[in-house]
Formats: sequence, C-alpha cells, structure tokens
Amino acid sequence: MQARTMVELCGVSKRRGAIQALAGVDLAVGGGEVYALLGPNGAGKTTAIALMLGLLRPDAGSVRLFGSTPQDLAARRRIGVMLQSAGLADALSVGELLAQARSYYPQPRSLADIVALAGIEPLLRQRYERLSGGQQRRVQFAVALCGRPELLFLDEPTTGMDTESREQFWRTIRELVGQGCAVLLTTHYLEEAEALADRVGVLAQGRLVAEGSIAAIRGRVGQRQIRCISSLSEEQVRAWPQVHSALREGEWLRIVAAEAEPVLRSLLAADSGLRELEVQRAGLAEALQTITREAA
Ligand SMILES: Nc1ncnc2c1ncn2[C@@H]1O[C@H](COP(=O)(O)OP(=O)(O)OP(=O)(O)O)[C@@H](O)[C@H]1O
Repeated sequence: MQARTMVELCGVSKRRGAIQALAGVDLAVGGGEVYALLGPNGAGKTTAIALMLGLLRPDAGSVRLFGSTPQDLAARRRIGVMLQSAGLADALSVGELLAQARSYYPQPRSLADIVALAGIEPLLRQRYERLSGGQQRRVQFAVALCGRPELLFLDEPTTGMDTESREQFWRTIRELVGQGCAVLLTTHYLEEAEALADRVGVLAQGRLVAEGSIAAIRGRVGQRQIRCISSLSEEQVRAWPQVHSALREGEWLRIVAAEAEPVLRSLLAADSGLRELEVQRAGLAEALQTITREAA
C-alpha cells in the first residue's frame, strides 16, 4: 500500500456479460505516483478504471476514491478523467468546451494554464468535431485538467497523437507529477509506460499477474538473448546448462539463456572462430509477453 492512497481496488471482481472481466484484483495508486496498467486487449484495464470512477459497481470487493466511495461528489471533484470515448459536445468550440468544464469547479485552473499545459492555443476557436483525432485527444486532456486534479485517469491518452504531440504530452505529465499530481494510465505503447511510470501493473484475463517498477517487471523475465556467428550446432549448444533454446538462422546462432556469462564462456571456449557476439536483456515487451503467456 502506498502512502496517502488516492484510489484503490480491494479484492474486486466484476463480470461483464458472460466474461469475468476482473477477478480478485487488489491495486492502489499513491500520491504523486504514475501507475501504468498494462495488458492485452480485453484484459480488464478499462473495466478497472470504470470501477474506480464509479461508472460500474463491483460484484465483490470494494473501491475507494480518496477514502470515499467513487460516487462521492467531493472525491470526484479531485480527479480529472480522459477516457477512450470522450462524450464531449461535438458542435461546441474548444474554448466553449473549456468554459463549460471550468464552470463545474469552484476554483478551476486558469484558462491560460490549461491552454499552455495541453498545447491547444491554435485550436481554441475551432469546433471540436472538426478536429483531427490527435487534436481531439489534446482537447480531452485539457478538459481533464480544468479542475486542478490531484489524480488523473488517462485511458490510452496518446492514441492518434503524432510523435511531437506525444512528447509534449509526456513533458506535461511529468510537470504535473512534479507538482504532486498522481496518474493512473493505461497504454499499449510500452515506451509510454517506460517514459512515465513509477509502477506498472500487468492485467491478464482480469487478474493482476505482476506489479512493480519497470525494472522489476523486466527482471521477472531474467532471460538473456545471445546472438553470434558460430559454426557450433544447435544441438550442442542446447545441451549446455542455462540454455533454454538455440536456433540457427543461416550463419547466425540465436540463444536464449537464463544467464549470459556461463554460456558466453562455453561459446568462446568451444568455437575459436566465433564472431559478432551480442547479448541483450529481455525488453519490457518480451517480459509482458512472457508474463501474460505464463498467466494464461
Ligand atoms: N459492456 C460490455 N458488455 C459485455 N462485455 C464487456 C463489456 N465491456 C467490456 N466487456 C468485456 O470485458 C472484458 C474486459 O474489457 P476491458 O474493456 O476492461 O478490457 P481492456 O483491457 O480495457 O481492453 P483494451 O486494451 O482493448 O481497451 C473484455 O473481454 C470485454 O469484451
């Protein structure tokens, strides 16, 4: 449990139609923390957010938002939300949308600050429905910032944004986090999780199957990939301790091993003609694939 818990799911289960969308999930986001919820399509990420926002109620377990129920108005005033479906009034201009969103809060963020943080100055007079998908995402972000949220929910926030917009978005998130804002983020862009998240939770088929820092998640899959040009046979290498697999691709030998060093020693001792030796850690993508495959 984090200090100053902002939102938490305790033993939460939720069915959606015939699907067990979440099963016994415990998860908490602490003050000033960026928590990235990752997992394949249908893993339950959006369902988890909908429960935290009080849009759905759990079948079992409990949901707390700032220590209250998510339906509590005072708790809801402390959050900002950017969902996959925005539900903004299409025919309004961006300026009108922001005026409307700011009017919901007793002490809204200034328009100038919102516009600068979201980078939407050139869009203010345009009608929302005429904006591109990436521009609409930026406006949705601006709307989420209107109430000076202490906790931001961002469900796949940068889908459709170009590289520059995405990087500006990341800089803004870091600035807000620097001011003490916490973030619950879902994303399919692993570089986004790597750029922003203090902690990662991995959902697979409704269960939280791994949780920790990016380094810890990567470390759960401690495998090393070794690549070299060698005349050794796959069979010979496979017989060595620590080696999970060895595969020949033309003159290249590709080895996956639990630990690199003993395999490297054996390779160098067995093949004096060995060249182009490369060793890599499993990346976050490989780690997530392995974790979700093992969970299945
Ligand atoms: N309204 C609904 N009615 C029935 N089943 C639903 C409904 N919404 C979601 N589901 C099912 O619940 C499961 C979890 O869906 P959810 O949207 O939470 O996944 P997700 O991890 O957010 O996926 P994605 O990465 O595609 O956004 C899926 O199997 C989905 O088909």
